[in-house]
Amino acid sequence: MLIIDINKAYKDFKLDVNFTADREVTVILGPSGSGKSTILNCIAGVAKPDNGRIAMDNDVYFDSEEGHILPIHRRRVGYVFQSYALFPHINVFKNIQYGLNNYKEAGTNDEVYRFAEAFKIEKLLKKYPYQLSGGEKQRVALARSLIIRPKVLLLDEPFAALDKRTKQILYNEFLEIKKKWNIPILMITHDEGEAQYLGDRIIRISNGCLINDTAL
Ligand SMILES: Nc1ncnc2c1ncn2[C@@H]1O[C@H](COP(=O)(O)OP(=O)(O)OP(=O)(O)O)[C@@H](O)[C@H]1O
Repeated sequence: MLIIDINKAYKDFKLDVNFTADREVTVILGPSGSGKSTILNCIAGVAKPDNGRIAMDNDVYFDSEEGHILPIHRRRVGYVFQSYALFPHINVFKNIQYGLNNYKEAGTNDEVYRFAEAFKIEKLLKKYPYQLSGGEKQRVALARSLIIRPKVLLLDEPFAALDKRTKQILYNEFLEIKKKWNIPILMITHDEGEAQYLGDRIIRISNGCLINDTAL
């Protein structure tokens, strides 16, 4: 179980949330600027909470009372950023392989081919991100985040940039991933229908606070 009990203040913004996430899809819904990405950034280790605790099963990622911070590369957190954040100057193979750099025990380069096949991008390995469609970029980003065999998967609006038809295909693939990986998945979306279709639970955030928590 993933435990998040943190607060963090920026100049004009305060985040204060406390919730747990099971091995299911927890959707985070809320207006722009309400703190959704900040939550994911704190879990991944990209941002540091001011106080509190984040833990996944027995791994403590952050504990302010104990002065403990687990470095990003030891958290085993897969993160698909808004608009995918692929590295533009390296090809698809290297983008996927990149994830393995900090996790040598997670797999070898053969894994890159295996994941590329699983995500139907094996023909794209030599291409660069600018040569890919939105759906292809999303598949590469997912392969890159899952090749490290994450214990937690974070998705920041993973379907927002896609057309309706591609979305439908990738929704179904996502539901397969969910079944196969059986890890806590936290997904941000602005799309209520998508939240209902893909989520097991919806957490609503407003002004840095959790205002509603509904199991579906
Ligand atoms: N590094 C930072 N420095 C200062 N303020 C920040 C920083 N990162 C985020 N913020 C502020 O914190 C608030 C929450 O931002 P956050 O990105 O978490 O919102 P969000 O709900 O994910 O928004 P969106 O849906 O638009 O992506 C915003 O007011 C933002 O300007």
